[in-house]
Amino acid sequence: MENVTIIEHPLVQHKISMLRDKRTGTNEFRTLIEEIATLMGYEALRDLPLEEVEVETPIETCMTPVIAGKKLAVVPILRAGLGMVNGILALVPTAKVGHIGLYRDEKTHQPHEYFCKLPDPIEQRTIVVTDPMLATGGSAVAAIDFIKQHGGKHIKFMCVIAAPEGLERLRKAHPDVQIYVGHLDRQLNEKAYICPGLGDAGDRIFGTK
Ligand SMILES: O=P(O)(O)OC[C@H]1O[C@H](OP(=O)(O)OP(=O)(O)O)[C@H](O)[C@@H]1O
Ligand SMILES: O=c1cc[nH]c(=O)[nH]1
Ligand SMILES: [Mg+2]
Repeated sequence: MENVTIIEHPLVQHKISMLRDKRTGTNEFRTLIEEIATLMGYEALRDLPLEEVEVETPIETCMTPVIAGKKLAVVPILRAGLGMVNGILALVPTAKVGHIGLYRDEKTHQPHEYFCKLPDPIEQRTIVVTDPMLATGGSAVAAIDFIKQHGGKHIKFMCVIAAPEGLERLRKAHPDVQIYVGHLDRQLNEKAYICPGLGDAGDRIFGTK
């Protein structure tokens, strides 16, 4: 699976275990999601382009690399993907933020769009789509379809937990997208929830039911 990176770092695994615990409350859950996004972002952004600039050190003048331009866009899938945005902005504060609103129908499990606003122009940007949960893959595939329809080309997808079914579907639909996964779980249940998973990520981040 060359376009999939499972983040095996112990800090990420430890924090995911804390997320799974049903006793973890909203405040702690939100903080953990943000911290995991920062740790995963460090890995996912390792190929950001650099350019050389001149800097005067206390000793001499040298050419030294900095991130080239302001080329990053973070695009959370609402609502739960929002929880990961600040974790990535902690690494790249100048990134632009787009939003795609999707909810999954409880019965059909199909994604429905209710909002889309992307930074313009999108073509030259590296776009990091965030959503903690990749279950059937329907929402991630639909969000990336939208971004491509708007001209997005260089797309990465970052999720905290994936089900094998969703990962396979996303890879097939968008083989050009680099996928970063915190943990690959066992399977979906009959309600298309990830097992063992962590429940409904959006509800746990925002304290809704
Ligand atoms: O892979 P899928 O089967 O499409 O499921 C994953 C989607 O379901 C959840 O969102 P939800 O519909 O619960 O919306 P919310 O974030 O507003 O809670 C989750 O945050 C993903 O967006
Ligand atoms: O397990 C799941 C599946 C979809 N969305 C969630 O928030 N959790
Ligand atoms: Mg939800």
